[in-house]
Amino acid sequence: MPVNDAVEGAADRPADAEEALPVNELFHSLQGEGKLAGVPSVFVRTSGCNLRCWFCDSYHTSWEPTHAWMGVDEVVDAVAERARTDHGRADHVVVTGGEPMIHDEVVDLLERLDAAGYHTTVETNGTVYRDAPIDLASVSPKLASSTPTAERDPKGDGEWADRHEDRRVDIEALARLVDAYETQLKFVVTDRDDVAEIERLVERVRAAATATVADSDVLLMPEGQTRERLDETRETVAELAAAYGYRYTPRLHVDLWNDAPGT
Ligand SMILES: C[S@@+](CC[C@H](N)C(=O)[O-])C[C@H]1O[C@@H](n2cnc3c(N)ncnc32)[C@H](O)[C@@H]1O
Ligand SMILES: Nc1nc2[nH]cc(C(=O)O)c2c(=O)[nH]1
Ligand code: SF4
Ligand SMILES: [Mg+2]
Repeated sequence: MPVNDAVEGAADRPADAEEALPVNELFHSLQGEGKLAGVPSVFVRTSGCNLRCWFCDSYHTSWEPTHAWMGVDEVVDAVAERARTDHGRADHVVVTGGEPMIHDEVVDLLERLDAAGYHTTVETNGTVYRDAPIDLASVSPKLASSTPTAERDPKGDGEWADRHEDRRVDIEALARLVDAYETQLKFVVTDRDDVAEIERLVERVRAAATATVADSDVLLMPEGQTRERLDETRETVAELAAAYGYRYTPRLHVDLWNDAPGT
């Protein structure tokens, strides 16, 4: 159930919202991506992002953010409600966005979820490090092919391109995440040319981090918000993963439910 149905054009942060997060949607689904693909999970999607990938599949958290302000307690209660099924309880929670790590309050949320016994995954672009109880840091560093140039800008004329380009990779933040948490590096691949940049970036992270980044921690994910687009990208990306010894991750939710919200 998308929270943003009711809050289209929500006002900015209310003055009394001390421990609040802007929440775009909160739903139960199967983790569609990465090492935990297929695991029943509750998703908390925060709104707001420091980047603007042209292909962002969560347009209403980045390019045109919408949200309801929810207290951290309120989010935890809503997670518990979505986690209950007729046959048990989902014990995995995925905190995503937008970019969840730009919000100070995400640490409180993760602490509360951890204390309640959930496994926590954070989906992040890897530009912001925070110290929090994160069981899996699902880091998706952004490649040059994500930059919203004038030709690819979904809403303007490339106004975000320079800012996006300046911010998209922070090796120190990536190394800190890798050193602190179990991490997967999950790259969105748009075409074959992306692999050379992935190889260079992985080597830079390996050089900066103390922890090991195995090739099996590096995941190639086909770009595609829709089944039609994935039909064009997935085979090439699977071939690249096999050829370079990286792992392939599907986008199960797109295969199953296409681009429906709340999935
Ligand atoms: C919407 S982002 C939110 C978390 C964080 N901002 C990030 O980018 O990692 C969630 C995941 O979807 C991926 N993603 C976004 N748009 C995509 C697309 N069109 N095709 C494939 N993956 C996409 C991101 O790379 C990330 O792994
Ligand atoms: N089912 C499902 N799995 C996902 N894994 C990461 C997602 C995200 O948007 O961060 C996502 C999502 O939006 N839906
Ligand atoms: S970093 Fe994530 S949320 Fe932000 S624009 Fe890119 S894909 Fe969307
Ligand atoms: Mg998604």
